Amino acid sequence: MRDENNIVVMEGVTFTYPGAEQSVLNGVSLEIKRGDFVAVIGGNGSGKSTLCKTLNGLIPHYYVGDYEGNVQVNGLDTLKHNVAQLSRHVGYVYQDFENQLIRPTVLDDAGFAPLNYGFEDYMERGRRALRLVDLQCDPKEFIWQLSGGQKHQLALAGAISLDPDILIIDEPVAQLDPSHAGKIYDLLRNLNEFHGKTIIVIEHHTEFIAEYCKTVVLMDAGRVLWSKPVKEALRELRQLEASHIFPPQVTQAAAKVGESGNVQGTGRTGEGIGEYPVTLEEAVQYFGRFQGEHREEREGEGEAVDPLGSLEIVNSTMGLGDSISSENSINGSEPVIEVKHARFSYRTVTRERKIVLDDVSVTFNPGDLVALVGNNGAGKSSFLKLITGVTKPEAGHVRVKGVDTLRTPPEQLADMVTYIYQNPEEMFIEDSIRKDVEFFLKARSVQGYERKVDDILESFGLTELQHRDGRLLSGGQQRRASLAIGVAMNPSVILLDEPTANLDIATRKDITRLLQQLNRHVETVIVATHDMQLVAEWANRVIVMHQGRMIRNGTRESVFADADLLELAGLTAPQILELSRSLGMPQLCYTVDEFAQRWKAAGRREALAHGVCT
Ligand SMILES: Nc1ncnc2c1ncn2[C@@H]1O[C@H](COP(=O)(O)OP(=O)(O)OP(=O)(O)O)[C@@H](O)[C@H]1O
Ligand SMILES: Nc1ncnc2c1ncn2[C@@H]1O[C@H](COP(=O)(O)OP(=O)(O)OP(=O)(O)O)[C@@H](O)[C@H]1O
Repeated sequence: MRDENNIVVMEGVTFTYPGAEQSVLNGVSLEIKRGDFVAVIGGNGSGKSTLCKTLNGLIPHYYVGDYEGNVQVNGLDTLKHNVAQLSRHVGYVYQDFENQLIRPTVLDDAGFAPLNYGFEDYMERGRRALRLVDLQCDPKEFIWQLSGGQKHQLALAGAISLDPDILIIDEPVAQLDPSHAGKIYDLLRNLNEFHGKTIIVIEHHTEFIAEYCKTVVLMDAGRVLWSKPVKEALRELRQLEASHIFPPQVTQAAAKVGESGNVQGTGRTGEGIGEYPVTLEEAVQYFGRFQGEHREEREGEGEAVDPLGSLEIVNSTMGLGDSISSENSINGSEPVIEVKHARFSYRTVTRERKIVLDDVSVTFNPGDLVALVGNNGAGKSSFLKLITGVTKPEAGHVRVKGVDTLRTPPEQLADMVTYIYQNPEEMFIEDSIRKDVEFFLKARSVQGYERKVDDILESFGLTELQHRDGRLLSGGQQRRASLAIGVAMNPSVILLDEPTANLDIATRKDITRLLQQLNRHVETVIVATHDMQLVAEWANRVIVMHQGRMIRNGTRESVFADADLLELAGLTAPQILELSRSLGMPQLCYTVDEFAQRWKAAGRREALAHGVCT
């Protein structure tokens, strides 16, 4: 008999994509309770997105591969109801969400689905959805004028606009800065708790799973291994870690789970918040308490000393909003990139100029591994595009290896600079990734390219996938392929936009390792990212952008030892922990509580000596 409490019932679902040899779902059975908040987890390529596409009817109506089994969603048999009918019940934000934005302007897009369904108040529905996702921009703005993170928020607004009972989001925070990420999850919790929506997220970030989700579904090789309440699931993952099935980070969140609620210390499940922070706000407040005191101490001590002996002296008195003029040649060599007083603006829909890069001066040297961080819309991607020469400075200049980008066509600059897009799909030209890699090696006249193709494919773990079309790979596989193609372009500078978005933790680690290797092939690597773990493990230099300006430029340690910046960058407590690790805290901390306890035990002076939260 049908259980009315279950909003999703899958029975024996098996699916093979058209033309593929192997099935991607292998007899999946799963029940999801109405009102649940579910995280679907598993390695890249394990079938998470495919499973979710069976819930809104894309499978089997759009992807007409080999399909068996039965799926009931909100009481509807997905075989008997088409995608349009099901979309009233299931809102979906895809991993490649940019393809979901189809109307020219923001409000137009947010109200598009209600308009299609004939709702007279479609504009108001669109506006309400935009307010809910807190997309702060002119509703008349063209969608191509939005930053990557803003586009993601807009796609979410579109999915909410029809007020569906189920909301599926394939990686809600992959493109978002920490403060927006927290807000999106708060919004999802609100929709879940106060509007009764069933939320399904595909998620690799365990800190969000631990804090927000109620149930975890683990997938592996097209099978659902189990579905468990979050507390039990994270404990189980911890045991799997002990047996080396999962890398340690996957299960760090397990340590946060208390005996009787979601996350210890959130205060949201009846557990006392205690003294220690878990949320961003709590963390900023908590760490902020020590800030004033330490400043006085530092002033008393005279000159600020970089505790870990940084490579460059950072002007720590530079006020927020000042631009950087850094002549930080590490070893006296010629800068690879020199940007002087560069300014860039876009024309808005109302024909005004919107300044997105404002008097930016900075140099990059051989060996620089630079993380460009800052909130959504801060200007990171715009800055990277300026270096590629695709956009030209309106004032000032940009020189790459001495070549002025203003006077040089982008195709000539492309010999020196490779830009790896936020959306990896844009890197694929041919019908297999082997051909893509070959194409660029040939185009760059690389000697012995045939051998090199194999080397590159192997070093990026793509040998088995080499004959697959990049466009048809899973999100994580596409990321790896885009890095391989970038290396095949044989540049001096590689620019990457969010290289770790959509990656499972094992692959993320792998990409961090591969990024470390990149330095052997190219002179300078610049990565625009919200992934503080990547910053902590990879960068030797961090630049913080805010409202089109570079407000700080220095080593990881010196940049993140500034509480104002922590707040500006909107870091979450787990990220602060990651940073503490990179800053050389004596032992690895798994929880905020642990960190705070150790901090207390070690004595504040010792903690400060490690440059944490000064
Ligand atoms: N349109 C397609 N045609 C053929 N194969 C596909 C298609 N989409 C996905 N696949 C393959 O199906 C498998 C599962 O992909 P899916 O996107 O469901 O995985 P995932 O767990 O969501 O991965 P990720 O975390 O990387 O997004 C992968 O091997 C992928 O290459
Ligand atoms: N083609 C465009 N036309 C007009 N405005 C644009 C265009 N592209 C970006 N912008 C605006 O420029 C600002 C900076 O965007 P940019 O993409 O550089 O930010 P970002 O720091 O990379 O953000 P994210 O982290 O969300 O990717 C944003 O306000 C964005 O709306």
